[in-house]
Amino acid sequence: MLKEAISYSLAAGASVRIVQVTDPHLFADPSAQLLGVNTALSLESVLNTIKAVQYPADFMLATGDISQDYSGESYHNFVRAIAPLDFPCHYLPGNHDDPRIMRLNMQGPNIYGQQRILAGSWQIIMLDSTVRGKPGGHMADSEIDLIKSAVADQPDRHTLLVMHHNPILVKCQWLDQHCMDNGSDFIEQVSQIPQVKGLLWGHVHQQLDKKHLGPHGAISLMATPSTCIQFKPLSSYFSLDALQPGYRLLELKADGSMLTNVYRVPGDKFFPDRGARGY
Ligand SMILES: Nc1ncnc2c1ncn2[C@@H]1O[C@@H]2COP(=O)(O)O[C@H]2[C@H]1O
Ligand SMILES: [Fe+2]
Repeated sequence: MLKEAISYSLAAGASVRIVQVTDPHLFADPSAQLLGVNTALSLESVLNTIKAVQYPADFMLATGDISQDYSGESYHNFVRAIAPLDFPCHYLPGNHDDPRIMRLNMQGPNIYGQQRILAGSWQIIMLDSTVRGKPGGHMADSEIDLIKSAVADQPDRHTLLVMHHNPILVKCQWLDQHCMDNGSDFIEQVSQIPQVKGLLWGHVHQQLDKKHLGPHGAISLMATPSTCIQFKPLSSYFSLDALQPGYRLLELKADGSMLTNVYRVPGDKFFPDRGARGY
């Protein structure tokens, strides 16, 4: 059964404007660090940067790994941190989230769990790619069924699929062992659906913008930096990057095309422990 969607009414022909933040890895303790980076402070810097550019977003997407310690308080800290932006927030779980603790604690006005979003001429589908107790992901048949029913329900809307895990390999061997294990099959299946225009995820703590050429044209494949530590691209072994925390803005146009860019916190305030070998 298809759950009721959250609807945003936009002016006719208007673009949908979205801010994506991902992988904040917050702790209950706001002074705690992940490999030398205070994750509460780095999230706050990202949010301040977003605020400063005054992007007129319709809503925010938070694509998992909100917590690093599975605490209820880490989710409260996230809800408190995003409140000043005053955007509705739609979230989905990552491998570091406990979906139940997340649901119970991601509470507040305009905070929504995994759900379909209808806005302008677009449908955005928030998917669960997590596998209980594992860092890697899998797209369950039930999620693929959800996509098919949601598209059948809104056949005239362009569709963006949002998830935590990467359905394509990023060519970091250590990280690719934790990818979506049926990613190529997933992309193959969704590229048969003409409404699907883009796939958006987190998890890999690095930017990636690619196109997949399917039978109905090009589909955008987009990965977004974490709001805390960054993984070094194309690295066989665990390695951190010196790039600053970041986020992504998207503008989904009424004709099905999109504009998108990744931005980072200015300066070089956040120094991870470069000798770290994992966490
Ligand atoms: N050195 C490592 N080798 C392999 N996996 C790791 C290592 N360090 C951390 N990980 C896992 O890889 C995951 C990638 O991003 P996550 O933030 O989901 O959480 C990370 C850990 O679960
Ligand atoms: Fe992750």
